[in-house]
Amino acid sequence: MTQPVMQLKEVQKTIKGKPIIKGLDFDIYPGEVFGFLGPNGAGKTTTIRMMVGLMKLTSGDIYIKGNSIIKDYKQAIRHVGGIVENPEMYPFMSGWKNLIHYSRMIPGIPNERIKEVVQLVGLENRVNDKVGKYSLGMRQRLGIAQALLHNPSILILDEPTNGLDPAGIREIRSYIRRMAAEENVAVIVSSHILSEMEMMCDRIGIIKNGELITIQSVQEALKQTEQREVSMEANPQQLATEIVTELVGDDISQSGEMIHFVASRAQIPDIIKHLVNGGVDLYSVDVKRSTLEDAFMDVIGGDSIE
Ligand SMILES: Nc1ncnc2c1ncn2[C@@H]1O[C@H](COP(=O)(O)OP(=O)(O)OP(=O)(O)O)[C@@H](O)[C@H]1O
Repeated sequence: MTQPVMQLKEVQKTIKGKPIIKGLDFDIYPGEVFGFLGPNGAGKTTTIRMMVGLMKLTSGDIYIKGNSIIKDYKQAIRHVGGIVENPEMYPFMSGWKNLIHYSRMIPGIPNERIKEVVQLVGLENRVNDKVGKYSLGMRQRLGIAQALLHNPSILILDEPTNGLDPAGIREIRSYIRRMAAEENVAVIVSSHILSEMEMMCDRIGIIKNGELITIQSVQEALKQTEQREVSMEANPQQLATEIVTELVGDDISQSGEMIHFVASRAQIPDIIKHLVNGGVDLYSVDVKRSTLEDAFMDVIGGDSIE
């Protein structure tokens, strides 16, 4: 069986006497996209800060390619690439110059590798433009390219789709999948949005109050999750159709003032949010409920994750 690239063993964190992380125990495998899902304040960022070496563990250990982050910090951390806070980029320099500048801090990065990571995140046509002219999505991709420069075995991204529009979210999603497949990198992404995780991840770990509730294979979970038929009276209808297409694909029909599509239960709040934020007026939303319970809602005992 494949060796895990990262292992969390009874990881605990207490801050100012308060237990924040209460014993996390799980493995991450090469080439998988692992979603770390939980409501605000669940402990995702705290865990990620420990994984990338920005915060000490109170007890337990994290092994990266078999190296303890406590005993062999340097050996362990050299296999990790991460974006936890916004990566530092100089807006007055091109994307390429930013990468060159950053690569000088890590010995032994050839220019070939810089070209490779630029291609991997699809920035080859814009890499000579100043970063100040980049969209948020492009800056995210440049940040990912930077984090990949030293050939890490595991890439950790805290809320990588935060603040992006639907097109940007789709792009990041496809580049993340591509990285995992082409570089055999394990990617850990955190989010509090279930629908996003479903589309991006192979497995999802749900964390609540500093404890891991479950780890689910997305394929397995989706098999159990019933799709819902949604009908909306939305104005302007064309704009609504475009926004929904971005989120659920192009299987949408229109009749009179209505649009009709199929989505998972978990996607529905996100779709409504995007429509309203995108300037669409909703006059009615009709969701045909299934008789089956949503697999994820089962798992977390009926509490909402968002
Ligand atoms: N330095 C700190 N001092 C005190 N409490 C902290 C500190 N850092 C985190 N916490 C608390 O730990 C808990 C977990 O926070 P964390 O940021 O890890 O959650 P999260 O799952 O990443 O949430 P979000 O999605 O809002 O970022 C929260 O209750 C937070 O208030």
